[in-house]
Amino acid sequence: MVKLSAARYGKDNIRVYKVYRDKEAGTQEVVEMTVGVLLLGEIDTSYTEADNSVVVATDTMKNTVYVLAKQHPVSPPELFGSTVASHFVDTYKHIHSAQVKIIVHKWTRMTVDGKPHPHSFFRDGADTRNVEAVATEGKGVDVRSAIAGLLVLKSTGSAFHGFIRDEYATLPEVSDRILSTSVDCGWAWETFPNLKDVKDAVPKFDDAWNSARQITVETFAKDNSASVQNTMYKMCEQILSAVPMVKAVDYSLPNKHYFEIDMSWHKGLKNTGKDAEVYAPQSDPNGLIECTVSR
Ligand SMILES: O=c1[nH]c(=O)c2[nH]c(=O)[nH]c2[nH]1
Repeated sequence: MVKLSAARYGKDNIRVYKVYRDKEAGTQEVVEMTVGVLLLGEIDTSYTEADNSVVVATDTMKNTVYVLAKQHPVSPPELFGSTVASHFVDTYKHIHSAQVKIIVHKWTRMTVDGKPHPHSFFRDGADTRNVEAVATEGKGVDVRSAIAGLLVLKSTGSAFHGFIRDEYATLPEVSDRILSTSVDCGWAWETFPNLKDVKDAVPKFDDAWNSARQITVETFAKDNSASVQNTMYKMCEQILSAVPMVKAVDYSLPNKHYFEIDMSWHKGLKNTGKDAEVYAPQSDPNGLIECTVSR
């Protein structure tokens, strides 16, 4: 005897672009995003009995995202994600939860002839602003906002020593090293009882994103880092104190290692310790340090 223990389905990688035209000012704003939708509810019979009468086709989900993008603001992504998630729960009575993921891709306005160009943009870094909005019947909307893929490096101001030295340990203790990571930082908001509460919070979303980004970058630069663990904890503490409506902050930081290269084999060339200048960036394996800090 077997049973269906969990089921959800939806459309992933829905690519959407929206333009806002300000005819008076002669300027345009653009937003490009990738949206994913997953639905949960009374859908088991579609798996177990080939009963498609309970299925909102994933193609329909894609169409719905396009229509809602036309009819509603797509910014901030927290609002659009909540709008899409709430739509599915409100529209189909057998759908009890909708999970929406949004990745916002950067289009930064160009400066041309010293002025902001009215309608030309460039990709200013590979980092994205991400949102997950989950609408659950009888509960409300849970939103997690995030910065993803922000690649950072500091060439000094980082140490790592005092870790366990046993018969497996070979890593030298260092008081000065290169620290590089690709920042994934998320912050979970207190549950919004309904979509109206999300709308009321709209100005807070951009403020929180700006604070999280600034805290991440400044702490990374200024902290005399004892470890990735300790530096990321300091970031979490500051974000929790800057954004009262956030209940938890999480980081996932790969440690992108740069290895010293011993060149003493070549005419006694000194390139280790304080003489190290040329390093070998490593792609794998990498450390992966994660934490969640809550109130
Ligand atoms: O900041 C660090 N934390 C670790 O846990 C660790 N482990 C390691 O090999 N290097 C580092 N660096």
